[in-house]
Amino acid sequence: MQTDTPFTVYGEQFDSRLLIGSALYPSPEVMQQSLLASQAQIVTVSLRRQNSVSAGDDFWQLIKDTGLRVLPNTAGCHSVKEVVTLAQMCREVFATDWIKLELIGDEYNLQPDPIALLEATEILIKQGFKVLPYCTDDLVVCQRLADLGCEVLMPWGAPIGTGKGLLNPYNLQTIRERLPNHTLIVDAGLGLPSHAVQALELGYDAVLLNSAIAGAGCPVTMASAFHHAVVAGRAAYVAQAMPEKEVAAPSTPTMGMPFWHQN
Ligand SMILES: CC(=O)[C@@H](O)[C@H](O)COP(=O)(O)O
Repeated sequence: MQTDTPFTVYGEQFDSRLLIGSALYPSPEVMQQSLLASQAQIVTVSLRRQNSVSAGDDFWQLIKDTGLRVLPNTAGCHSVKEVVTLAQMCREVFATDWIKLELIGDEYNLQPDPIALLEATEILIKQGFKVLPYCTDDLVVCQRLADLGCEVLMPWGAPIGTGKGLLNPYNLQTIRERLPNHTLIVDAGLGLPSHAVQALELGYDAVLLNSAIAGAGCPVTMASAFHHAVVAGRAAYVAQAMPEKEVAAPSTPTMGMPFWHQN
């Protein structure tokens, strides 16, 4: 029986390998029920949304009532100055030094700006933040972020909100192989539980998603489906898949003659 290694975020262990977003739900109540159904232990929230008029007064209370650990994010930021300022505000408001660093470089596909991301990460780590950078699936960018001191890296599966799944499994696999001791989380672009299974089967430690659950016909049921998906994907990774073969091989080996042909 293979034993699993725990999922850790900056030294803290979590049972659930699903990190969930808190935006775009049809109502605050559906959001809360979905968070609970997902069995996630970490929820990412945007301070910008918190402050917006549409956020609703009870939004923060509902999040608090779930008991989930909050991972503040810098969604919607486009410059180093913006993310650093917002991260500092998040640290005050949410009383945590964790920050999911989102620094968008292109408005069309919401691709992170890898150059500015490195600059911002360096500044924030020097200021004592534990940075969880949302980045592209570029090995060298991931290595540079790791060199700066990021213990957790969050390459995208696909652009945010597209639901396209893992667009480049080869890149993601290479990052996994080259950074075997870092916590790796696929963040963004997942649309189906099977995408989460695939990420976990590749050896990713966890997935972070929002739109696939919030935008589903029934977010609560989809949240539960994603919970089961990460459990299944991780179990499959730990169990180690059989090697692929190029040619067919009978799964019921035949030896000698069937018994009714004997005599
Ligand atoms: C909630 C959040 O932080 C998003 O920016 C995140 O990257 C998830 O993306 P999806 O909505 O595509 O799952």
